[in-house]
Amino acid sequence: MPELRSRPRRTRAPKNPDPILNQNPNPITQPQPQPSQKLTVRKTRTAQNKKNNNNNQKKNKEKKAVGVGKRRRAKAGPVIETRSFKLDEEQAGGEGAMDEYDSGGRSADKGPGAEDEGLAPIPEKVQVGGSPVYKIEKKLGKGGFGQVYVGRRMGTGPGAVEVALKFEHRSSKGCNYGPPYEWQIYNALGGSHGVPRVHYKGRQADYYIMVMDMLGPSLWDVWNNSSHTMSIEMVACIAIEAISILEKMHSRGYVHGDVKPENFLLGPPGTLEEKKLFLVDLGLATRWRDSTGQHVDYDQRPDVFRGTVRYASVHAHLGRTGSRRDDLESLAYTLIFLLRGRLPWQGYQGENKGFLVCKKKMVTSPENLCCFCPQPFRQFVEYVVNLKFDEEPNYAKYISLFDGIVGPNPDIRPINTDGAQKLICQVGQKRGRLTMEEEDDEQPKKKIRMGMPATQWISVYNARRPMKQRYHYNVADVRLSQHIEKGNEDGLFISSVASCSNLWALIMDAGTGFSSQVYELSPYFLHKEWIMEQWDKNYYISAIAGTSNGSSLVVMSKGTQFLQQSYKVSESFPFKWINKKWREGFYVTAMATAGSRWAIVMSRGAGFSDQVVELDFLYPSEGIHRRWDHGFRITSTAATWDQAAFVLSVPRRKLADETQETLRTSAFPSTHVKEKWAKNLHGDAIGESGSCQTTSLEEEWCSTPIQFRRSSQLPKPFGFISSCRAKMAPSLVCRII
Ligand SMILES: Nc1ncnc2c1ncn2[C@@H]1O[C@H](COP(=O)(O)OP(=O)(O)OP(=O)(O)O)[C@@H](O)[C@H]1O
Repeated sequence: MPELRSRPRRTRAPKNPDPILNQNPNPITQPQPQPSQKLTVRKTRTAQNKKNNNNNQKKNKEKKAVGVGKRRRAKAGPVIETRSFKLDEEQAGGEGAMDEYDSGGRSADKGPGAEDEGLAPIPEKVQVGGSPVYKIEKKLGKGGFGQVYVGRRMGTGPGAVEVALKFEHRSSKGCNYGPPYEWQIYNALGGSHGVPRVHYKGRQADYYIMVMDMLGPSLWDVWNNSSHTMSIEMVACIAIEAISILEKMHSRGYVHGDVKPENFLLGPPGTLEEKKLFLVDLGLATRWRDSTGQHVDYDQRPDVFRGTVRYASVHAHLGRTGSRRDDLESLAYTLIFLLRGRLPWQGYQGENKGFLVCKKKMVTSPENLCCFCPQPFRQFVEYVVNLKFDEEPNYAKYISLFDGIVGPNPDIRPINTDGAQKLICQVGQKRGRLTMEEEDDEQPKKKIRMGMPATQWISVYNARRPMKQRYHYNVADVRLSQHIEKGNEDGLFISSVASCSNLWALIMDAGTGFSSQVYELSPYFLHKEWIMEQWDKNYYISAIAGTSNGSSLVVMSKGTQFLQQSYKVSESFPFKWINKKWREGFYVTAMATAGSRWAIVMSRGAGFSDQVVELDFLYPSEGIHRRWDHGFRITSTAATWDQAAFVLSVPRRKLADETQETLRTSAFPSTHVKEKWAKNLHGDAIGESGSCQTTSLEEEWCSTPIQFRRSSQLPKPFGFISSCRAKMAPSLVCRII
């Protein structure tokens, strides 16, 4: 299996170093748009791994690729395991925000031979794969993986006189298993609309060399060389042609994975192709459709990031499998960048950068992002950020959005739009006539990205045979014991706890299967000594909740099926740790948050055969529905004010009825719980959830059940109500917007 490609991405020395990045850590106060900051370009290549992951992941959890990129020392809280009773330093490590990025900068031009320290010099002449001999001339560019030079054919003979030669050193991580992964993609796509042709490729001494069409400046170069501006017509033409290039690439089953101004090149100046647009750098391209024509499976791996932070789609930030929508979202950001000269998420610094950028993308509405842009750009953004994972983009419609901006005569446009013209004709022929009007009747899309303060409860219900269940909410600390004792007297144990505004909610249940239970209300999140004491007495954590003031309620029970337990408290969602524990046979069995801190409890013997995490700034409806379709059911929920995590599991024991419903309500769903009980649907866990800040309001805040029916049931004790409180501090939303 090829290794993850992960190494610093070098950038050209910026002509105008961005003072913001060096001096001003607070981008929000920075009034002026700034030029592109190449130093921020960071990327990890995982294309091959991703493909393999897709194939192997379900079969073998052990083979799940772990997060790539730099490891960091921990600043996180304790990781505690039963039996060993010691802090595990290694487990505590590495859970910063998205730490998949390596920084670097593009290098300034150098002559051949003046290469990276330790690498063999670039040869003066090249002949590979039966090519003519090329003399190496000036350097055209350099990325994290390759260096590109002009090659001039020596002597006479067939073939282009001037070519571009892309060199990748054999020690480059991408070449660990032989020729660069990008070669495969060029084999499939080279020469198709908007992709340069590869003439020859082969290895010479220490370098893998690809001989390709010589192209001209990148869109970033053009923008940078024209005082950081670009005319609206020019950007509209780029939009039109870029959409057609992506359509072609997508129609061949691939997504590009790193769409940005630096990767769009024009043809060589002074040639017939100087107004033609090309998309290069296919090293992150992946298949969105397999060889049988099926869409690849959805997955989310929050520790994996592929792409360039500034232009990556929100889904790419969140580690979701790449699909067509991601290229289009990156294109939208590329266009807005070219028009406005700056994107609202530029300027963030530090190890939390990826997370902050992603969050900013989420809370920036299309209106705000495009406030100085003509309407078609805003419409384009709105369409593409609302695309579903496997939704077919309506390329022709997106192209038509820009009709009103570009001049009617394609021959005098600043960018050649032939490809788009062809696409529109093809679509028109396919349908007999172009029926854009019909599509205008489409229901307006839900606006899922727009900062709106909101608070919601998310409750999850599972079908179960009827049994006694009771809930309490808005319970103050002092009243807690009273309810619990009364419940215990009636044969009920706590199945789930949550907190909202430092008041508790709890669900007590006769069907937990527990034989005995203890709980502690503690000012700590979490109280290690008490938990360890209870572990000694064979109690295991069965429910936890935290409050914004940092206190916690931990419930530990006997009679669970757990064999061993481990928990971690962390400043950010500890996906790496979860991933590691999965490989050791643990599964997440409880989660809670206190402010922005997370506590995750994982257990051996949890009764699950597989588990995944859905992490989002919103309620991740789409991901949850997809997981449901694959037999996963929600088994834990928690959220901070800006992130919601759902853990979904496949139970080992398949039971007859596995109906699961989720409800999102603005108040504790007391009346709904009773309705569910009437249908033999029982709640199972309550947790406080943040997130859902955006316009889910338009989706459904209140009580519309999302229902899914199948055949099997979650094992106890994860079978009844799990609800989580979603909260968005209005002041913070305002600040973010
Ligand atoms: N065919 C070409 N003709 C002219 N210049 C090119 C060509 N291909 C690439 N370049 C230049 O070389 C630079 C690096 O190329 P490319 O992006 O393919 O390398 P990379 O190492 O894969 O980069 P990245 O780090 O973005 O993955 C490009 O930004 C572009 O400026």
